[in-house]
Amino acid sequence: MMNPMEQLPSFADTVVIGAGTGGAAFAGTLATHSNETILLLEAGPDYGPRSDGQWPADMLDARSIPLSHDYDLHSRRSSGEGTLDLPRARILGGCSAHNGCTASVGARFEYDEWAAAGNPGWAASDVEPLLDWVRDRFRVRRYTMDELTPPQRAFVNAGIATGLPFADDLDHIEAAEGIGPMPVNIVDGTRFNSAFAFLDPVRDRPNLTIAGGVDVQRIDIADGEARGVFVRHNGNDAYIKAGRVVLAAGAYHSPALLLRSGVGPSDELSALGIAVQAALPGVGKHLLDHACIQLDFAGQPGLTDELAKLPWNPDEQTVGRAKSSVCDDGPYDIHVFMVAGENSGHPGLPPITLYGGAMRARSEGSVTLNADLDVVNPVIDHRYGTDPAGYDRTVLSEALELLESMVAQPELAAVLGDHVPGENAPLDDIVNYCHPAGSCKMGPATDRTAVVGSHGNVYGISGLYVADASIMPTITRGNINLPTAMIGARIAAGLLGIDPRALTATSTV
Ligand SMILES: Cc1cc2nc3c(=O)[nH]c(=O)nc-3n(C[C@H](O)[C@H](O)[C@H](O)COP(=O)(O)OP(=O)(O)OC[C@H]3O[C@@H](n4cnc5c(N)ncnc54)[C@H](O)[C@@H]3O)c2cc1C
Repeated sequence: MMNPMEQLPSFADTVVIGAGTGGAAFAGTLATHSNETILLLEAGPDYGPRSDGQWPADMLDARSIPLSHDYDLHSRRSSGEGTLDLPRARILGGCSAHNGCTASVGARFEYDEWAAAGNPGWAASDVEPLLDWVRDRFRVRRYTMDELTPPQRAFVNAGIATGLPFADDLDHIEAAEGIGPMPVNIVDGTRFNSAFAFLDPVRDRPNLTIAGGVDVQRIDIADGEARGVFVRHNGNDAYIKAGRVVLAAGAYHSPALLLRSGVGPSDELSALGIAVQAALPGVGKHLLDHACIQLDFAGQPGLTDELAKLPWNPDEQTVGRAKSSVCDDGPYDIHVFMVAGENSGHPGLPPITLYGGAMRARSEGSVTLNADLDVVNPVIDHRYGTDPAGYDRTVLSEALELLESMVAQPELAAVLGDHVPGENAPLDDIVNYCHPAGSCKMGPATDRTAVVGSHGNVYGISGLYVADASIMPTITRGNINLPTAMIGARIAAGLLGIDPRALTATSTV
């Protein structure tokens, strides 16, 4: 770890931008399996290894979603009025350092879909060993019904009463429809983030330098080649030369950095006065997320006080999965879950909220730059519920029906208390699941909207890669933290020329 006042190195074989889920998994894997110099640049702070005890308590406490290191991003609401908060963490570990810790890996179907779309090496049989390895690195544990809180048990029982089978394998690639305790990456109440999982084991490697508090302004590109990065550090501008640049700034900031660096739709870049280095119309398009509807409740008297006394009560500890009438050939496309107490990540919500999610959502949003280039945060419009065939709204309306039948079950009804109606009907105010993906889509060179190839290589620019959730061609049907870590490790394996299946057997990360 670099002392914040230390000077940054002037060169690294690989400069990684962003130490979130994808960036940490990428850098940890590359550092372990090569001797090349790696400089991991993170805009937020690095509080050091977990064992040093310097991390802020709120970022460790898995009972709530802290917003102390938030980027303050927003999207237009689906109702068209007001804005929707998009929580996003600026800290080593990225969003894994403030997320709900539920551990999903998606289903076989979507990885085979990625491979069939022209992305060799991404089929389920290729990535499954990496997903298993990533699950181990995050110290994911399964839970029994006895370990749940009474409201969580009531939620599971309500799902079973409506016909969902009990499930205790929700973190498995073969998981089917069902409801049960959600496996989580929480160790003794501590959110076990990607920095702990992938960087702590390699912090003493001489080839890895981790630098927090470094804002990358743009990538230096000339003659079709990435040559370095322009950064701001301790209030000063600096330049770092790089053998290769790997972008892992997440699904909002990775496309924004590409645009700032002249990689994107040429009309958009020209309108902003940015010289075009590579005309890629897909940069910042195809922004995906799992759209949600929500039902709020007042909670039985004293509920939040009771929950606050429990040692831990993480967000989404129970999840139900169901198949809508328009589901693809995968196992489910609906999530239902309950957020109780302070841990919603959206201050001001009523004490208990039930959510229904469309887990293969197809509506496509966008990330563009603010016309005032001094404004760093990009303009984000998720356009929830706008896919032309109406698939997302059909799934969400069936998720709502499922929730309504669960709410009618007496045990859950007693816990929930009175319904608190929102200003709009649930389907008129679709909300986010905080799983942005797809804004630098991976695809074959024949796909004009693809931004990267199957090695994470940015089309048209040599020495430039993307290794985070933004490259997902379609969104995986569960919470996406583990699949994103898999992406980071998979891109590193590709650069190293290692078969990803072999990497997990030999890795000491
Ligand atoms: C509130 C919330 C709850 C969630 N709950 C769950 C859950 O329970 N389970 C689950 O599986 N998933 C969950 N997710 C989703 C999951 O955590 C994210 O999808 C995942 O962490 C994204 O990884 P990433 O590498 O793509 O991006 P990030 O983790 O966002 O990493 C990007 C990193 O790049 C840095 N960066 C950005 N711009 C720059 C720049 N210019 N210079 C330097 N650094 C930069 C950022 O500070 C950040 O650290 C949740 C997300 C949120 C926000």
